[in-house]
Amino acid sequence: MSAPQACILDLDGTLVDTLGDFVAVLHVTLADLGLPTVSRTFVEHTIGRGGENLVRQTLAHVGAEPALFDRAWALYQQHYAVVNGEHAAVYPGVLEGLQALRARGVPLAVLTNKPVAPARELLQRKGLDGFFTHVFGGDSFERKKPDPLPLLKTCEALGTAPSATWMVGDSRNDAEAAHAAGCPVVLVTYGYNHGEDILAVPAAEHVARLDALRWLQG
Ligand SMILES: O=C(O)COP(=O)(O)O
Ligand SMILES: [Mg+2]
Repeated sequence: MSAPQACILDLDGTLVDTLGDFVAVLHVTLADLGLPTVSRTFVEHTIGRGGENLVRQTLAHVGAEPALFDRAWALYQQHYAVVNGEHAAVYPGVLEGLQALRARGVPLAVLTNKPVAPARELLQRKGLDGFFTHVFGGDSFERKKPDPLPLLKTCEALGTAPSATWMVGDSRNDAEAAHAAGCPVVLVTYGYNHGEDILAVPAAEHVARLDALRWLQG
């Protein structure tokens, strides 16, 4: 893997541990609808494919009518805007890793399946917004990860070739999208990955902290 000309970073499970936010938002949304709540483990295994998917899967999990989706999604978004970041923490090594990449002149972008408005808000609330030249969300392009389109579009915005643009993520979603786009993949070992072993997902490198990237050690 050659030196990165730019890095694209995933948000939830990679930069910020947002599991507590998702759990809290689903808890109040389900209570509003008079539905039973879901476990933290269910949420951990279901996040990563965007909020719409999470709400849809949650309704199915508690045995609710799929027709409730529109109401549930509207409530979920309202609650998310308020809770955003309250039960979330930047992972150890992230700040140091972003600083080190910036010090080496690597342009950085965020590409998440979270809608772009709460993604920007979260980065700002956690003091990370200044690092990124671009922030794209699940509603920024026609399709979400694991489709390669959002990665190709992000490379286009960065002005770098996919083969020189690293994708750093926490799930097979990120890895599949990056492989299909032709971006080298780095996976962090502390995220969500749908409850599956991330070491089983092929990547150029697996790291326990962002600042432990091999390329930063030289
Ligand atoms: O599923 C989500 O909303 C967020 O997912 P991502 O930041 O890991 O892409
Ligand atoms: Mg993620």
